Amino acid sequence: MRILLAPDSYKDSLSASEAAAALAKGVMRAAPQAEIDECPMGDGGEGTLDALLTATLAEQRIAIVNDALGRACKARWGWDPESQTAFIELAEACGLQRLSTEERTALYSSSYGFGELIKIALDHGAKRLVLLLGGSATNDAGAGMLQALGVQLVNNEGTSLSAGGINLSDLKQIGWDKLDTRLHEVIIEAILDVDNPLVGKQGASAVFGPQKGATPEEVERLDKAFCHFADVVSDNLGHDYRDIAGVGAAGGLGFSAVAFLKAKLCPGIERVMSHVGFEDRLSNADLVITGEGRLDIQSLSGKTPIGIARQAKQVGVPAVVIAGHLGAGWEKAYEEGVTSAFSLADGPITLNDATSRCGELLTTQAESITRLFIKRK
Ligand SMILES: Nc1ncnc2c1ncn2[C@@H]1O[C@H](COP(=O)(O)OP(=O)(O)OP(=O)(O)O)[C@@H](O)[C@H]1O
Ligand SMILES: O=C(O)[C@H](O)CO
Repeated sequence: MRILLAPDSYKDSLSASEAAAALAKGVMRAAPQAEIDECPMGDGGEGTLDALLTATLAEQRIAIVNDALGRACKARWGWDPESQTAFIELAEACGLQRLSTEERTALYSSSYGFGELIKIALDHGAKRLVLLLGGSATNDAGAGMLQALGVQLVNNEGTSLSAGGINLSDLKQIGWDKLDTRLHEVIIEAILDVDNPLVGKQGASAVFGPQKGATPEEVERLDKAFCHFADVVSDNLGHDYRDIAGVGAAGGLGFSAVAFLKAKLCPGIERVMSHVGFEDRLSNADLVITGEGRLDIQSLSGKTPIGIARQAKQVGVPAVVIAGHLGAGWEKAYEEGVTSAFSLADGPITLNDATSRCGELLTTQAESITRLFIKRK
């Protein structure tokens, strides 16, 4: 019996590799003879770099860059010397996980550090950049990244915009002449963890601003600032990118990735599955277990468990989801190929307990599921 373990990370609890290891422990308890394939996954957001470093030949590199608040931090990136490909995860430098709840600011956080990582990869001789977009603390539509790469974003007074998406409302002019020209010579792929547009009810600020600290009034101001940015960009480029699916990823950075860097936008989980050779691994499996912190209606817009379930359905492999918790609308997951879904809690439990006991609870659930599965086989 072969069991494929392909969880995403459990935000605030475990990385995808740790989750896969916890699941493996449970499967082993129930079926020591089982062949286990640990395949940590990511959908573009935080932890995707880990998944790619585990599954590919890429080597880990470390750089000191700015975090979302402009403080020096150590960020990892991946380098595959053979294909001269750099894997750069936005959340490594500017991720939400780096900030405490009190520190989160959707108005003033910046993606500058991510732009610095891109520059470092170019200095390294990268011919191909794989940008992993999601899990950000930023909501600046990539303005900080652009500035780090030499784009001048200038206000009415002729000075450079300060950090933060809210300052895009003062944008008057875009200066392209100092944009790092090496960007024209590399292939850029942007892996997106969601398919939201830049603005509007489903846009970056409305949907992901609140988790970065935005109040409803700030969401409105940020949305307006992004509309203005999109207007100025379309005046300059003659093309409006704001409604393309996924440009709202990573606080709207997807927008700048496509408009300025000409990145090819790729739906996260599908692209990650292809990088880790998921199809082959799934075709050898009798069961796949996946999971994330919360399975809910949003999971349907391209999150790991649903991407996996869709593929598992196609090849007739049962797909079980173990989620930290099951949020509103999770039942829709059945329509996407999820065979059954479980929440981790083993009784009334606080979020704190749930996250600190995540590994232990995953092991227990994986054991129960495997026991049932062997019985049925
Ligand atoms: N073990 C757990 N038990 C209960 N809740 C958890 C657990 N682990 C994580 N969560 C919560 O689930 C929520 C979503 O986590 P998830 O790992 O699904 O992140 P995500 O895919 O980036 O989701 P989103 O973009 O919706 O925040 C987080 O608020 C997290 O605190
Ligand atoms: O980073 C973010 O804003 C969310 O993960 C959606 O991409």
